[in-house]
Amino acid sequence: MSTPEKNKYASWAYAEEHSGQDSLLEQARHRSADVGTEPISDGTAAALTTFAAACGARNIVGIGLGAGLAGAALMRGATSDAVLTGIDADVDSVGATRQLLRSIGVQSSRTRLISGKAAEVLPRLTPRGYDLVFIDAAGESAADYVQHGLRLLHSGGTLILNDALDADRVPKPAVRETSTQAMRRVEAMLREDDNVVSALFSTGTGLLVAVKR
Ligand SMILES: C[S@@+](CC[C@H](N)C(=O)[O-])C[C@H]1O[C@@H](n2cnc3c(N)ncnc32)[C@H](O)[C@@H]1O
Repeated sequence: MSTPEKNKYASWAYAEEHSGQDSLLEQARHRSADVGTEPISDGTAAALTTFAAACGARNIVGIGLGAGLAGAALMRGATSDAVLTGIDADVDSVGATRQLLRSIGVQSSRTRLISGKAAEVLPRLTPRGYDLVFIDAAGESAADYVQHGLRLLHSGGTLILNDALDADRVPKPAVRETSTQAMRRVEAMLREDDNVVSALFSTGTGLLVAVKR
């Protein structure tokens, strides 16, 4: 009996399109180009909505807002009274996110959008005060933000790190870029941490998901 030909890329692309086109997020994707950021993929948006719903997220932290796609995706899955605390160093990204959230019906009382560097804002947030932390501004600082994220989560809370495969470079041993090495270190750190359970998904550019015990 012959083994069916494997085509991982075709499967990945199929899964990315599972949720279909979303016109609102499509507009926000164009806005990402205006603010000069790389937006999350459709598959990532669908995964974020699903994770937020699965953990009944009510208090959410988003690090790295871009044009707001991830914030919108998370708030779509979160509870109806959920509050998003969003951090971005870029004022235009904060403005674009505010606009997008308003356009999907999230009242301003349910958002706390902070313009500032994550390393300066994160220490001011309440430890064990959040259900879900999403990180999409990591690069070399991935380990620091993940440590902060775990501190902010209560037991049972979910941490999600985007671009965990660093644009497909993580699986290539010869690639030694600083950001690639940083993602490898975080993956190992979470795998070896007895206080979390974690899984690495190939969705979008890689989602590393950890639940705090
Ligand atoms: C890849 S984009 C995020 C895309 C976004 N999550 C989305 O939904 O499409 C990365 C964002 O991180 C922000 N950023 C980069 N370094 C940062 C830092 N040190 N502190 C806070 N935000 C930062 C950038 O301004 C940018 O908006």
